[in-house]
Amino acid sequence: MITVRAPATSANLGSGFDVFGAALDRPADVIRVEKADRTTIDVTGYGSEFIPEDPANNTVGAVAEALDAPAHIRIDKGIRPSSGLGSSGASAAAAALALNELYDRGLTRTELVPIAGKGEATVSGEVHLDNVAPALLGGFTVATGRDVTTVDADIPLVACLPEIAISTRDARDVVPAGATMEQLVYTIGRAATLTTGMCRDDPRLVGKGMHDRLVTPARADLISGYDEVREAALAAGATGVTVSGAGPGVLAACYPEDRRDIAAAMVEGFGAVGVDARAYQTRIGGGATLSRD
Ligand SMILES: Nc1ncnc2c1ncn2[C@@H]1O[C@H](COP(=O)(O)OP(=O)(O)O)[C@@H](O)[C@H]1O
Ligand SMILES: N[C@@H](CCOP(=O)(O)O)C(=O)O
Repeated sequence: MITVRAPATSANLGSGFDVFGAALDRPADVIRVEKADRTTIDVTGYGSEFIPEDPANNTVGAVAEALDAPAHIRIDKGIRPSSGLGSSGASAAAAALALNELYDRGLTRTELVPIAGKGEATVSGEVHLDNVAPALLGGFTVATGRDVTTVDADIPLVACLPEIAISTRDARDVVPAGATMEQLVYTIGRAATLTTGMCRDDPRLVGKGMHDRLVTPARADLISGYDEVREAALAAGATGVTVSGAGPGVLAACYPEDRRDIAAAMVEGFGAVGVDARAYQTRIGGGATLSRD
């Protein structure tokens, strides 16, 4: 049996819509695969009651099909679905790595990224690699088309998850259809600042580079309490705050000594508007890990 642990991820990081992603060192999904004549799926764990076991509707089903690798697949969810923490992408990435090994397909992790992307597309409606790339490769990733660049960055983060569900598909509907030249110039500046910060392990530059005036404001409107939580996190020392992926998760970058206070402030901020939330004190971490029993 092959076991793979694939990490949660935070896509976009504000200024890098559909391009930037980061692997988080927690939480994670764990997947176990065994050869079978046809693909079957069992799901347990966090939010498993909302996840279809039919291979046609689960992200791992499309991956098994793309690799021609039928298997009995057990998914233990550590990442809540519809969270903005790449839950569906983590399962797809884990399945790609596990089935590649189970059937000796010999593909590299980079070659598995578009295959995992096919799985993710079954639920989000479009292929975007900003969750599956960091889940497979780890670190901070820049995915442009089929090319993925990685930076092995070390940045402390807080990911705060309110008890609100927003599907990526719905959150893509509010993305503005176009942008002005002024908005583009602003976004390019922030994205470049963030990338420089990742290369230098500099939380200040990463936080500054997260600011985005294009996609994030539209999505923030879907998250009750977003403005309060953002202000609370900044007051507690966060260097930048943005929507994690398509939301409702909210991501803060910070220095290590402020992480605990920021986590508490964000949970309190959601609490002030009557929304329960939990915060993960985390950091940019490695990609999926594989073991064979
Ligand atoms: N293996 C899976 N893990 C998580 N969600 C899945 C999986 N397979 C299908 N889904 C569906 O995908 C949707 C969640 O994906 P998405 O909206 O992209 O959010 P996120 O990936 O941020 O959690 C839910 O409707 C869920 O039922
Ligand atoms: N770039 C995508 C990322 C979605 O991430 P998820 O973690 O919410 O699935 C988007 O912003 O739509």
